[in-house]
Amino acid sequence: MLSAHPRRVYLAVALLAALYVAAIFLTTNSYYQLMLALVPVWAVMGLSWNVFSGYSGLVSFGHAAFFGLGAYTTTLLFAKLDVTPWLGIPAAALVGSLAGLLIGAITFRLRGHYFALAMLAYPLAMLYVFEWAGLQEVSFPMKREDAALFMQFHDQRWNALIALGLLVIALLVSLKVERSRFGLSLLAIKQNEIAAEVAGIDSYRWKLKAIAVSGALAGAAGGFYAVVLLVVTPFTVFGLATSAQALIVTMFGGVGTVWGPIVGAAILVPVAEILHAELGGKYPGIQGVVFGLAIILVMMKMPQGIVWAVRDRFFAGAGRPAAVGVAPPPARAPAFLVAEDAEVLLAVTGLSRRFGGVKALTDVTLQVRRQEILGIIGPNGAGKTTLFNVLNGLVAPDAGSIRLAGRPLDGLPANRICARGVGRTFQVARVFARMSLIENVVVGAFVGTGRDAAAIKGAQAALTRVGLGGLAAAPADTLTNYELRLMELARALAGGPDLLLLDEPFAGLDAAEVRSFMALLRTLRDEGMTIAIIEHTMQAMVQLVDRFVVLDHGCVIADGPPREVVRDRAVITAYLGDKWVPDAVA
Ligand SMILES: Nc1ncnc2c1ncn2[C@@H]1O[C@H](COP(=O)(O)OP(=O)(O)OP(=O)(O)O)[C@@H](O)[C@H]1O
Repeated sequence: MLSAHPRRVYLAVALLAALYVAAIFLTTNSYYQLMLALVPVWAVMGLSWNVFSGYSGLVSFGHAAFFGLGAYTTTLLFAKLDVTPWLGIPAAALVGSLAGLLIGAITFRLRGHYFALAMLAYPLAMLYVFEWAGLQEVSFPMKREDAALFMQFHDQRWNALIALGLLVIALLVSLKVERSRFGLSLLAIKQNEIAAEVAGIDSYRWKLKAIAVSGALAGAAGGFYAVVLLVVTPFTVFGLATSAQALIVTMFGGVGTVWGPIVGAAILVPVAEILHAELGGKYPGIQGVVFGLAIILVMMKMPQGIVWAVRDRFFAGAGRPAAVGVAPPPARAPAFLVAEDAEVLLAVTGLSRRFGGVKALTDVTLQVRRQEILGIIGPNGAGKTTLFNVLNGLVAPDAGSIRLAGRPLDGLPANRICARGVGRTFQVARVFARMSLIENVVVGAFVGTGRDAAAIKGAQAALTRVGLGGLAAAPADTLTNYELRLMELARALAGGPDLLLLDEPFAGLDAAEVRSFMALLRTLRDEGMTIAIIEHTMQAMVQLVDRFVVLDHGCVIADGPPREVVRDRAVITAYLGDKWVPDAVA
């Protein structure tokens, strides 16, 4: 969650580091000393990949780009300008980070496998550019007289210690990311980007931050790798094997957890190196076979990686509290009358949107007054969901304007519209399944506060508000349909909205659950909330709403109090066809 990791996690880091130091000093064979320096390098690469791809879900096949740029930065600074690697490695991190920002800004327009393939192109292109630039093989000048100053230790164990230092830094950075709004926002984006955006998460900004941090870690790893090898070639640092290795140690160990890349590197790197040393003469490239087999094995047996498999097997949660009961609805409160002259909170004017030949919305004009419950109804395909999608920035209108409390919302992305005060739930509840209930809701609370503690408090209050306070720690994938609906409502409430857009919130609920949900909505309205709700359950809607707007084929065909609208000729025709009109209005 959002709090700092418990102290025992940092103690574990210190203990592991101490054991590694002991192993370094007890190792006398220089080949094994080199291996002790390489394991942390690949663990840092794995952590770098994990910070970006593991949390955000955007698969990168191109981390060699950052690694290679880092390796060349450190090497060229040393070879051409006599800059010590002690400064060259931080410079490599900076270059990696800037490359991350640039590559991200260009490539985040692409999605799914298009993104993954585009990422593959960067290191490949760099490989050839560095060759053309005459940098096929750049060596470190020998400075043995100033070994410590230029990181040219005779004793490989110093390199292993520096590698360990890099790993500890990368681990601390990753732990910080994991337990902050940074990591939680990325996880939410990974699981459902639209839901995250609608809950106020600026997915583009978080992804840029993640690739910048990731690029910095990979750049530093590359810079140090060059120090260990004393020579860089485009093929060794920009080659496909580099990106693949970062990805494989992480997938093998466990994606989306800081321990995964470390476990993966600690197992795979020594196995590959020992095989290379023992059999490399006879079977050149044996490491590649090891990494290839490792990934096939993991995909078949433990698709989430070793750490998750162990966690699920030995540390699975002890279940969850019983399902929330359905609160009996309070006696029907006297009708709440929205004054005719109440402030218009939402003003929609002339909204249109086409999808190819389909006119989903045509010149839609409507208003929602403060503290009103507006029902939006219409036959299937009438344009109701499209209206919500346009209102909260998921779909751009072709024409028309939208104002909230007098301020235009036009052209704003979903996360900014959420920040302006529009909360939204979906027809099919959008849940961040690998997160707890409170984590699902806290994602919606970030938009209202810059302080994590305040976000947690807000999320807890929203959960209590909808009656899920006792389930905060429950894994989201254990929730019932009713609880999921309440969770989405809580997530929308956590951002402190003025207006709630609820898209078929009663879908899949039984009669008692619908009654309880309606009572909750009425209470929210009595406390000041304004609600626009799409529903097909007319019986419930007639009891709940103050006013209906009816859409048909993308046009508003009626707008008025429920009793009038249900007898409206155009509405009956739209729902039932002309021949039923005389019976229906009788
Ligand atoms: N992304 C899209 N691409 C193409 N056509 C779309 C898209 N979204 C909606 N439409 C079309 O626009 C029209 C309105 O769809 P919309 O989902 O808004 O209707 P609805 O009133 O919410 O329907 P339902 O009650 O069945 O959910 C439909 O003809 C639909 O096929």
